[in-house]
Amino acid sequence: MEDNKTQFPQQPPPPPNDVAETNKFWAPQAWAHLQSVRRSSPLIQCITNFVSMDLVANVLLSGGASPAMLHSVQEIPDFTPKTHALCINVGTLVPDWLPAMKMAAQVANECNKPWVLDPVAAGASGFRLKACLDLLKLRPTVVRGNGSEIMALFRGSVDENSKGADSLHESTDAIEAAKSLAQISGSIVAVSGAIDIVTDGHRVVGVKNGVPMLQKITATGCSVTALIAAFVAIDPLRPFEATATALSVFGLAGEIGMDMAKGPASLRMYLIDALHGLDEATILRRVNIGKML
Ligand SMILES: Nc1ncnc2c1ncn2[C@@H]1O[C@H](COP(=O)(O)OP(=O)(O)O)[C@@H](O)[C@H]1O
Ligand SMILES: Cc1ncsc1CCOP(=O)(O)O
Ligand SMILES: [Mg+2]
Repeated sequence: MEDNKTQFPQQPPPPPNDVAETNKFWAPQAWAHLQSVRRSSPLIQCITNFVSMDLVANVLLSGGASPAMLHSVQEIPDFTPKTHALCINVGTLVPDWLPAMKMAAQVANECNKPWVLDPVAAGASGFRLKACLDLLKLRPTVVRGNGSEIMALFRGSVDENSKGADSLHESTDAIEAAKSLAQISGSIVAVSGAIDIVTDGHRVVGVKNGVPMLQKITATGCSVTALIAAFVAIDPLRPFEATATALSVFGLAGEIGMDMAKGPASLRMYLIDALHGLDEATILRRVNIGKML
């Protein structure tokens, strides 16, 4: 992509409701989104944690996007307006980083750029929870967390049993919390897990791609959040659809990678290869998204 004025290809209009609930809609939509990311290579600014920087950048590249891990306050006024989406991840949060996160979110809003929040370990401490709730007030386009993170955000309280970045809850335990959070915040809310849940507060879809071994690789959650940012960048008026297809494409890459992997370390490698190589026929056959409830 040459410059920020580049127009992304128009996405097809939404289908009638009965079709929108089936793979007849979702599988071609997933392929259209992936193709669009590959063709236009959106620039995604990531203010993310130290653990995840490498995998997040590699997942964005293998998905077809352009990652930039810039997090200095001094650079945000110049750089954030040039990006096509922003991803903010609080994984290794220290107070020094919060002003940059807030400034970047505000600049993204002023420039009408979508931005995505990953509230890593939101319920682990009061400091982290307040930071996430403050960021939520800046109206992220999408919030993607695991079950425990979304429930902590909804309840607004520290989780006494928190296991940090790992979830103590199934994603399906958090459906009602996710719906309410989406209604209160105006953000699309995605809860990852065995079934990824995506809601705008009214519609709820479940994404049934992925393999359990993805939980044994650190930063796969951070990476799928960044991929969501790339998909929303190329379809900013339909963040609900873009979030569901990004989760599905990432999960499908995990499924294909798992066919070759011997364990988490090789899955990490094959996941990146599989995302890079995903083709239309595989997506049309294996994307698995459907209505929940
Ligand atoms: N049991 C599972 N089966 C299939 N895919 C899973 C499972 N658990 C997590 N995933 C996938 O792993 C990725 C990371 O999700 P998750 O582990 O919930 O995030 P986090 O690392 O932030 O806790 C997502 O793509 C999700 O769909
Ligand atoms: C382990 C850990 N600790 C702080 S950030 C981080 C990475 C979390 O990554 P993910 O949420 O994708 O598992
Ligand atoms: Mg996470």
